[in-house]
Amino acid sequence: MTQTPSLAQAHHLRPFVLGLPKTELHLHIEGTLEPELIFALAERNGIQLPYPSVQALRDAYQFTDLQSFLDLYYAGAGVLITEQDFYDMTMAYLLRMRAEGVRHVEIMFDPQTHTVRGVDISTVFAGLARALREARDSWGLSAYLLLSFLRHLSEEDALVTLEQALPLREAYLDLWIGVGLDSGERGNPPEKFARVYERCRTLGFRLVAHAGEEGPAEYVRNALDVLQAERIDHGVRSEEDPALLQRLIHQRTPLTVCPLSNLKLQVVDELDQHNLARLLRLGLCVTINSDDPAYFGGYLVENYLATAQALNLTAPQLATLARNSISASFLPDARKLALLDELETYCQQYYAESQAMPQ
Ligand SMILES: Nc1ncnc2[nH]cnc12
Ligand SMILES: [Zn+2]
Repeated sequence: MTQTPSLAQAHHLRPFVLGLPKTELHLHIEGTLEPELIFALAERNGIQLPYPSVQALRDAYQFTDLQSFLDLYYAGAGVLITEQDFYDMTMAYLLRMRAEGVRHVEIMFDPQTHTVRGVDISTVFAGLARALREARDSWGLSAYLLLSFLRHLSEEDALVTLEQALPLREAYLDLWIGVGLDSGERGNPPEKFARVYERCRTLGFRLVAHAGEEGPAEYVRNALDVLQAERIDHGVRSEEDPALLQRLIHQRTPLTVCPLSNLKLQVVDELDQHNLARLLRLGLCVTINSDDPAYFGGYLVENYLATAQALNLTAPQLATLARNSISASFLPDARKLALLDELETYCQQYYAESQAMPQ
């Protein structure tokens, strides 16, 4: 079968990307719930789904914007009831990351999606943590948790959620290192959450926030200025503000970009129109991530490969993206340096052994 050059290229890069030491920094654990698992958990918990089959549910994944996705995503998360459910979801994701050569993950979770249904926040923490610690102890995949506030709800609700979670902090000190802000961006600007972020900063949490996915570049600015976010989730609309771009470059503020998500949610019409390569060439600390892989058609490696294919990225550019993912993580410096060393050794060997030399 003849392949288009771009398909041949992406296929050719798969072993390289699989072996690259890399991290995933923008991942909603509720977005890893595959339709099969949604059905299995629904049955286990005696929940009736409004879809006759797994395939019918999968077929419903046709999104026109962020909100059309969020409606389905919050409904899907409704099957999560017990600690075992949260464990099963998380372990399924971690096993995939093991197969994809991922060394560290920073996982967002939305407690409000669960507490509003009567699920105790301690049940959520316990299920996620059991899987994360098992992965760390069994195959050395490290993980951190970022508790994310839902921006379509009030700041008071976020503050209440933080207070519900704080008594658990001691028990999960090895995992829960920061907070994030997600859900519908339009009309819910960062400054709405100024007080809760200030409190989190005082408490010593690391701070990230979604901004500039559907919302304007101004939201990225305010995430930096008002929330003091250290990393911006998405941030692709920063390109509309040249001064902001210069600032992101100068400060080396990482952007956790999610190409297949942007395609599925129609942030871009086609992947070859994505600005990731431009941002990378300008010198921004861009990373590739999967966001909600069960809904957007690909986990981390597929995001690397689809982007490489659409934007003609070379192996050295993919290595830069993986290098950025390590630098932009909240890992201690010593672990970052060890992973970066491994990455350089891996790339040198790969370039030497293959024809995939830097172009
Ligand atoms: N892409 C996204 N943007 C905002 N909130 C989300 N929650 C899950 N995925 C999200
Ligand atoms: Zn996201």
